[in-house]
Amino acid sequence: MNIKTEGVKLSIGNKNILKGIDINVENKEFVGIIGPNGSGKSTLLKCIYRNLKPSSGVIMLGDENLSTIPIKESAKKLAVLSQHNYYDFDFKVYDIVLMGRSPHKKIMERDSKEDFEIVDAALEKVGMTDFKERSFNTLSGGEQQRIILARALAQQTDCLVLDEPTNHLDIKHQLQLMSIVKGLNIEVIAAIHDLNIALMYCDKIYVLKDGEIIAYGTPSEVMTKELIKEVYEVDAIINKDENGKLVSISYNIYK
Ligand SMILES: Nc1ncnc2c1ncn2[C@@H]1O[C@H](COP(=O)(O)OP(=O)(O)OP(=O)(O)O)[C@@H](O)[C@H]1O
Repeated sequence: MNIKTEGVKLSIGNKNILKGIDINVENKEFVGIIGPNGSGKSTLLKCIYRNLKPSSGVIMLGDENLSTIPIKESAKKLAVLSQHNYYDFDFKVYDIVLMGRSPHKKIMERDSKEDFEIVDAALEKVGMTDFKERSFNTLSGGEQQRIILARALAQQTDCLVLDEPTNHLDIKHQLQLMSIVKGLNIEVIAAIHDLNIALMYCDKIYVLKDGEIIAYGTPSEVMTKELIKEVYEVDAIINKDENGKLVSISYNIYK
């Protein structure tokens, strides 16, 4: 399902955090948002997953204006994996994943055999079946992140928002998470710090700086030495294969 923002602005106090953002996520693309700390990536995603209300502008989910859709309805269509996972109450892992099913249920409706099967499949997909009886708050950061991915999978939505999804994860689990998400074949928008991860998985990338989109395109169009210098103030080495295809980015620490 398409996610489209038109002229989204957000100010807090006298600080203009988002200065008119137009993005479009369509055709089951995996779209990355990159940009330095404080550039507005999380704020933009929070507007999309309705944690924050834009000061102005429109966010469309499919052909509906997001602000007019009941929260429960949008939760059937859009799931979120963010970097902060904290529950005051000591939930069991299984119950956290089962929460992914709640947008699909009526008030007081009991969990069905199908719900349990979906939850079991989600836990298996992230390799966390053996943790299902554990208390969520006792898991490591990386284990928690995989459980929150399982919850998002159990939600069975048409699009997914990822805010720094690989935070806490070791390299194996970073690649596992990104591959699982890529394999869903749905629209994904993800804030990503690691340019190599963005390069590997994103179909398109938006570059955010000081609350504005300053570049957009495929990873090889966007990730140039000049842009990385402008945005991150570092000297990058752009590594290409013999066919000129961008394969990785490394950094010159001696300059
Ligand atoms: N509630 C708030 N009050 C004041 N400033 C805020 C608030 N929320 C966010 N900001 C500011 O807005 C800017 C953008 O923050 P945001 O978290 O969106 O950046 P980000 O690109 O996700 O950064 P990071 O890469 O560090 O996660 C930052 O300067 C931040 O301090």
